[in-house]
Amino acid sequence: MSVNVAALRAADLPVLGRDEGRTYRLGIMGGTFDPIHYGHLVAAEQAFDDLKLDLVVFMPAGRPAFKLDSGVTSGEDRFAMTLLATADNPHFVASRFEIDREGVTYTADTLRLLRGLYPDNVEFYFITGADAITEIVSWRDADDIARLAHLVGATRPGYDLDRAWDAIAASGLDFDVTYLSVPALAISSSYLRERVEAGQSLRYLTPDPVTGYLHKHGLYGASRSRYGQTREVVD
Ligand SMILES: Nc1ncnc2c1ncn2[C@@H]1O[C@H](COP(=O)(O)OP(=O)(O)OP(=O)(O)O)[C@@H](O)[C@H]1O
Ligand SMILES: O=C(O)c1ccc[n+]([C@@H]2O[C@H](COP(=O)([O-])O)[C@@H](O)[C@H]2O)c1
Repeated sequence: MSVNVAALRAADLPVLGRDEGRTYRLGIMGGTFDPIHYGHLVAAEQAFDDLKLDLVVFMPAGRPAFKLDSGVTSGEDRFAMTLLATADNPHFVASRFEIDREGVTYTADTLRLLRGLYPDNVEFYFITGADAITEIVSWRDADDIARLAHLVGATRPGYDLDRAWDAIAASGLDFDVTYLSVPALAISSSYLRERVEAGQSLRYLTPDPVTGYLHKHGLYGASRSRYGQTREVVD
């Protein structure tokens, strides 16, 4: 199967796989990204380096399967922040593939759709936190996930991987998992949301354009006035 450039472009995905003489490795960083932070970015960059990936696609989930009851920020806002955070990295791409899909976002559906769009010489590496690896065995159609993608679990140095290994072994599924030790793991989106709500700075936790965006749009209870000084000066 040769690369279907038009289909990939229509689906807002990078065109990979043209050279049939080699294998391409496409990283997929899935997440709610509410908001995206340096933990996500560092994990993806390290996966890119260590696993010699060709590109990493950041894919904000449309309706995240395990967060249906919590008030998740709109897909458009989460996508915009993801785009801003990844814009200056030549091997990162932000994709609307999941936010444009109706219904609950299941990773197995995403991988099946991607498999239908890319030729066989493109392999998928689904990047996630090591905690999520212990849960992945209970994700919808976990056997298809194991069949369609390699998994990359980001951990912090010294993290005890026994629970993840046990969960995978107990599932009886043939997951191919690589664990990466990532230094910035303690950062989480919830921590950033709490800081915004408390009127605290996000400096050094997420790229400044993301902070600017969430203040401009009043997300997470952010005050716009803090970033409205230019207007006050002009007025
Ligand atoms: N600091 C981090 N380092 C590496 N991976 C992370 C980090 N934070 C989250 N991840 C992983 O990135 C993926 C997407 O995470 P998600 O968008 O849910 O962010 P989160 O920070 O875990 O959010 P929340 O605090 O709202 O649960 C998940 O697989 C998660 O395990
Ligand atoms: O497919 C599933 O059953 C499933 C269940 C929970 C999470 N996921 C995916 O895992 C990624 C991280 O999810 P979250 O909820 O930790 O932001 C994101 O891409 C989700 O779509 C997928």
